[in-house]
Amino acid sequence: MNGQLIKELEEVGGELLPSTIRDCDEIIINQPSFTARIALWGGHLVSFTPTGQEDWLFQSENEGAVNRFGRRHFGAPVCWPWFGAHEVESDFPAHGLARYFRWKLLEVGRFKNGDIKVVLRLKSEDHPLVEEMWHQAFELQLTFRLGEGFSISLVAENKSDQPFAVSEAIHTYFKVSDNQKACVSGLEGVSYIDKVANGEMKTQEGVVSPCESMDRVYLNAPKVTELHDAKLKRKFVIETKGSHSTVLWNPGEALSKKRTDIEDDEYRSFVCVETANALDNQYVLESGDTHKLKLSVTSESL
Ligand SMILES: O=P(O)(O)OC[C@H]1O[C@@H](O)[C@H](O)[C@@H](O)[C@@H]1O
Repeated sequence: MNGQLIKELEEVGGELLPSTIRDCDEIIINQPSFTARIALWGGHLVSFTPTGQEDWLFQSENEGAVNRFGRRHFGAPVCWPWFGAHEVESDFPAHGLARYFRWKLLEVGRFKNGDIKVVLRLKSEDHPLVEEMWHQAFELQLTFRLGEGFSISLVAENKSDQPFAVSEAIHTYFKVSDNQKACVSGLEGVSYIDKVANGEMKTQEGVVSPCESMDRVYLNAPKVTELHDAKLKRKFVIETKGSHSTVLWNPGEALSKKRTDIEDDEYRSFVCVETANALDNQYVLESGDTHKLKLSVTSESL
């Protein structure tokens, strides 16, 4: 990394920790009001911890398989350019490529109001394996805004001369004190594809609670949802832009016991509320066009 970037990092109370995840560096930013960690591997926001509070994001104890496409469940990974399993290639990793490769740190600074800004970039040409699995050139830029809450913007540009279809998500693992008492509001009356019921189409009645054993893609979802944590008497307000789907995921007890990449009881401590364009909400990115997917999270007392 060049000297200018190191200086910019230091100016915002940041430092680079060498080789923390999958041999990639991690950025840690210490401010009076929060501490945040961003992994260059996958461009993950790993954690966001306001002073005096617990991390807003879940961290699995389980490291997952240590192979090219092994992953840990934590933070807010980026799924791009496909969401879920690849439609044709069963050997390709789930949830696209972006979360498995090293991103480049481009810029560190402040927004006008003092919030911290960190910008990362992933280009298809950065990694031969990306080009092998996805032939159309692209450039992704991730901007993290860290302050009283956090926001993540993912801008994707099609640098090839052909259009391509994109499905995507910012797959946020929100930490909760008890998933069975947590509830998600804002999706009432919205239609969803229920992946635990063989993809059956259903309509959400009332709030979602308990947040357990669910894998749902809400289509044409509203821009604001809330995740309530009754025990902590706190809610996360989750606002999105450029996103037409909200995905809710919690593996529940039986699936957690079956999966080797997650501890048996960890499902109790997180609810994934994902900012997405998935399944019927995938879109076509024309040659030369860009698309922005944005998530902003704040917290309020209940
Ligand atoms: O284990 P992964 O690839 O990180 O995915 C976790 C979950 O992510 C959710 O978004 C999917 O809807 C689930 O089907 C999936 O199991």
